[in-house]
Amino acid sequence: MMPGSKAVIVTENLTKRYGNFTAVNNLNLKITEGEIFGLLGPNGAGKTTTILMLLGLTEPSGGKALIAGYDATRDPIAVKRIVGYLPDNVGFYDDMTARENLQFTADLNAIPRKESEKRIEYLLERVGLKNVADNRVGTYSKGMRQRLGIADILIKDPKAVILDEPTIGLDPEGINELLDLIARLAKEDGRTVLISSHLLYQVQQICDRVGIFVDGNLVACGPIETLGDQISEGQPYMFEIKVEPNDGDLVEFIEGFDGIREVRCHRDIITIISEKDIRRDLLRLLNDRDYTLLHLRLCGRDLDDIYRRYFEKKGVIR
Ligand SMILES: Nc1ncnc2c1ncn2[C@@H]1O[C@H](COP(=O)(O)OP(=O)(O)OP(=O)(O)O)[C@@H](O)[C@H]1O
Repeated sequence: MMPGSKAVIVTENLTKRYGNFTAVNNLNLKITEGEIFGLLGPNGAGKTTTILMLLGLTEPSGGKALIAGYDATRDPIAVKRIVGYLPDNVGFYDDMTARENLQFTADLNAIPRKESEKRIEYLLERVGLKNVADNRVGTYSKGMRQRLGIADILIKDPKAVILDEPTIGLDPEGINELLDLIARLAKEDGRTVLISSHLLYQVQQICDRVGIFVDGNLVACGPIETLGDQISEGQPYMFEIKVEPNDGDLVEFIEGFDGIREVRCHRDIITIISEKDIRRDLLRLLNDRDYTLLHLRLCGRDLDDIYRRYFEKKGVIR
């Protein structure tokens, strides 16, 4: 199922200040029905604060958060009915079985037993825990707990699902299983999904769009392929090339191209800073002079560069 056009999770100039410190600054988001949106940023970026405002658990200092049209601050009960929330540390009763835990949630949500028992069977099957449904949750691995967490939020059949750092502490297999399960919530059921994470590489693969959130600001937002260009807008281009033969004339020759700001040569790598994308010209002009281009890389505009720029320095390991 492709995402629809109906907005389900909306923030309008959403802002949270703690004293003089701004944790979330004028955030504008529109996440549509059936869409998977990744709110990605290093620790401390303001992701959890945003989620708490979306759930009506923290009051914004400015702007608003709307879920399916309900104001999260004014109508938190309506919002709670619509949203399933998986916190980064799901609390279950460890001495109860998975089935008992789910039954407990169903009872809290006042779902009649006849209906809830059927639903619990279906959900246990769906999250791959049917065989271990009568084991105590205390014996579960982190991956199993997270999958049980997904079943738990699905009990009330929510229209939107918000997951805070869902893949933390899982092994690679556990991560894949969980992400697959999360993707199906949107693609098969048509739910709107918001995932927060500081692990860009892990979650971006299932997201229709991502927002890069740094120090309370959304620095770029869109499908992953467009982020590099957004972040680099207005900045000069930087290319790395390797050319054969790397003779004395090469640097001077490139410096003569239109729009070039700087050319540096270090060992066999030449770095070019230019006003515009010169890749086509470069290929043509080098070819005309019988140079062979062995390597060409546009720097600063791909996922690796975004990751390095925003995620690496900020203590991402937890
Ligand atoms: N109650 C509070 N009082 C003061 N500052 C707070 C409070 N809650 C959060 N902050 C600050 O706001 C900033 C954003 O925190 P938040 O927990 O939203 O970040 P995050 O992106 O979810 O990161 P993490 O993954 O580490 O939880 C942090 O600098 C944090 O110290």
